[in-house]
Amino acid sequence: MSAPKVLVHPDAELLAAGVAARLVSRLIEVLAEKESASVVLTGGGSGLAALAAVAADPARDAVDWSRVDFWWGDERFLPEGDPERNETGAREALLDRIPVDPARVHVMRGPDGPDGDDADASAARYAAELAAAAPGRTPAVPAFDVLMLGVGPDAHIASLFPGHPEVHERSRTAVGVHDSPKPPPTRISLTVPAIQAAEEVWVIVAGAGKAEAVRLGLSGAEAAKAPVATARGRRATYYFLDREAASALPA
Ligand SMILES: O=C1O[C@H](COP(=O)(O)O)[C@@H](O)[C@H](O)[C@H]1O
Repeated sequence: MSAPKVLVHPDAELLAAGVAARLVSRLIEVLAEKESASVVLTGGGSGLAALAAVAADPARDAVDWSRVDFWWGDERFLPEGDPERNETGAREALLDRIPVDPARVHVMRGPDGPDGDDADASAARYAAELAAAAPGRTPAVPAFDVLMLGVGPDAHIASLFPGHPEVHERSRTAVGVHDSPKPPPTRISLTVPAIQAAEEVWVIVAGAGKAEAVRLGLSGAEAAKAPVATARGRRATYYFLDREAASALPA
């Protein structure tokens, strides 16, 4: 696993623009080398701001979006189109504005999906979809080129919350999450092994309210206390922060 590198931006707007520019350039690079690229999207304020900034970036048209697979790190277990779904936010911010291949947009299904209100079954279905895209790999997920994560003030990432059992899951790649402390209570999340299978993990955080979570993530805190501490990529781990989110770090 890679050691995190911290990049501090003056404010949240420049953070979003910086992450967007880096994503565009990383995808151009990856697509020059491989037939397809894969990105794992996050919900939450900073992640969606970065996607909106990609949509606004004129360089975005240099990316062949039809060769990009989109996955999600987590999803709120709500029906398609619900404004609280991470999918809805990502579609509005970016996916509806670029020429994606719909077959490459891999959503986590909600209660209106084939598994009804069984979030565990829906998570298992997502794990199977990940495995189908990653023949012969262990864990059975693609080598995501970029996996983006937001962070909650409680130091959660994806839907892995402090003190909840899912953060300790090691055999499955996607799980149902119940009794989430942040609404809605039912969710689906990638697990730590799936996150750590990514080539690059990008932790994107803005705001003073998350400064302590950032500090914990970078100071070797226990996973059970600060799930963000498990966010590490194989090749690279970046913490993209604004000044406020970086304010609890040593100078
Ligand atoms: O509920 C969620 O929260 C986190 C953080 O969101 P933020 O609005 O505090 O930035 C997000 O990363 C996750 O994807 C989402 O489901």
